[in-house]
Amino acid sequence: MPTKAAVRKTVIQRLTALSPADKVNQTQQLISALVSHPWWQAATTIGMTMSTSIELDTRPLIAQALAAGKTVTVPRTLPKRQMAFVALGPGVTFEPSTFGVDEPIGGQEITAEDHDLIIVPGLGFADDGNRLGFGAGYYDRYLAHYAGHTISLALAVQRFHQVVWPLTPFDIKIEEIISMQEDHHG
Ligand SMILES: Nc1nc2c(c(=O)[nH]1)N(C=O)[C@@H](CNc1ccc(C(=O)N[C@@H](CCC(=O)O)C(=O)O)cc1)CN2
Ligand SMILES: Nc1ncnc2c1ncn2[C@@H]1O[C@H](COP(=O)(O)OP(=O)(O)OP(=O)(O)O)[C@@H](O)[C@H]1O
Repeated sequence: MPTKAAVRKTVIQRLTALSPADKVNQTQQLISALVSHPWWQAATTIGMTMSTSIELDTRPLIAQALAAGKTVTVPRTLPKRQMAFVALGPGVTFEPSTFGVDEPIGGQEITAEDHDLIIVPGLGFADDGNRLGFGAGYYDRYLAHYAGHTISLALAVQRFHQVVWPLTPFDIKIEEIISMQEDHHG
């Protein structure tokens, strides 16, 4: 079995090699599946992320949620690999972190229990719900104390039918992964 680091590298290479048009096309399909999901429709407060360029672009998703009147939160990283989610709105500004993510400055922190749904980022997603993140353990720590719904969106190159990386007791499965078929061609 390859190491987590090796699988991360493979997925990053595949994401980098995706054509922008193919990525946009897949992203639109995944977003349309997500916004018709009952957990999305019922959710008042949704945790998302400010995507980096290799990730699925979350901007259209954030825009749709705000247009539907939902509260959207995004993470701010804290010492000891903790995160706080901050509601988007007037008064929130952004500053890029060392990881390359725009992180909110100011704004109101929303607790884990006040979220109905968290859209969890990552590099690889297995059909059984297992997730390979960027390797810092932020979400595994956060989700350990979160009881609401979780969904991840997997582009074709991020989808795995089985877990091919080593699991640890800290790994928390995502409740539902919305995935593209790997035979997708843009
Ligand atoms: N768009 C997006 N935002 C996100 C995540 C994500 O996966 N995607 N995260 C998902 O977790 C959190 C940030 N994840 C991070 C993952 C790795 C490193 C990291 O390796 N940073 C330094 C090392 C710092 C250290 O060792 O303390 C580095 O870049 O070398 C930082 C943040 C929160 N925000
Ligand atoms: N709940 C936790 N408590 C303590 N340590 C943890 C916890 N979750 C993960 N870790 C540790 O954090 C490190 C990174 O974990 P892992 O490689 O699973 O991250 P990841 O899931 O890929 O990243 P992320 O969750 O940030 O997207 C590992 O050393 C792991 O043991």
